[in-house]
Amino acid sequence: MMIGEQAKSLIVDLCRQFYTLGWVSGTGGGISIKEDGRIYMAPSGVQKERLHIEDIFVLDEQGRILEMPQVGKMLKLSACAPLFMKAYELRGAGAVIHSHSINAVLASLISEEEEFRISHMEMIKGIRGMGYHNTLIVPIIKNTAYEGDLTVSLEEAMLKYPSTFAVLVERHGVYVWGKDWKEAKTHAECYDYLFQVVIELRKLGAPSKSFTCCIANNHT
Ligand SMILES: CSCCC(=O)C(=O)COP(=O)(O)O
Ligand SMILES: [Zn+2]
Repeated sequence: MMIGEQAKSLIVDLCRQFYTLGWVSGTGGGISIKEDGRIYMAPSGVQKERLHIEDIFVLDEQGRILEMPQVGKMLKLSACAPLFMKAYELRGAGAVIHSHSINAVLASLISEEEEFRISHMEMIKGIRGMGYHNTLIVPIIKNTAYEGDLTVSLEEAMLKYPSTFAVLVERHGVYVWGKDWKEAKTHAECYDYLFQVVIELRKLGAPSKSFTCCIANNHT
């Protein structure tokens, strides 16, 4: 495969997989990958489960477009580009996933005080640096009319929560990153699972304050 073809092909494959999970339906969401100083991103407003490798944009580390799809295709860069760039710039990420998962949207709405919190769950161990007894905290930022306008609040959340690998966007979804695409995918799967656990516990009528203390008390 030529340089960059593997990253492009991964974006195509992963978007197809994420579509089956409900993470990138209705054209929203996606994944960006960084490899050998090049950043790969999908176009905006297209069905992410039907991408072709020739649709993928290539950017440099400053976010300048180096390669774009054929002019005839009339494709423009993902509106998530400035948000993906923040994870590369501020977190040294190797890949960033933007999911419109229903679990992320519901988690953003049922959580209190602009933070999603959970502890004492095995899947927390899937997040780098986290142990079973740690409380996982995901900041929640307010949605804006346009994706790009989330950039300032995403940056603020990244600075305020230096150990998070995810930021929830209220009524919208979540941005998740990792050191490479494998870690970003693992993180995204674990976060989504944990969002769902809290949602299901709520449905079962578990005490609402926080799913950190009620679960912790049963185990300590
Ligand atoms: C129905 S999608 C609304 C826009 C959005 O939230 C989004 O993530 C768009 O991403 P794109 O890569 O298509 O610009
Ligand atoms: Zn979005």
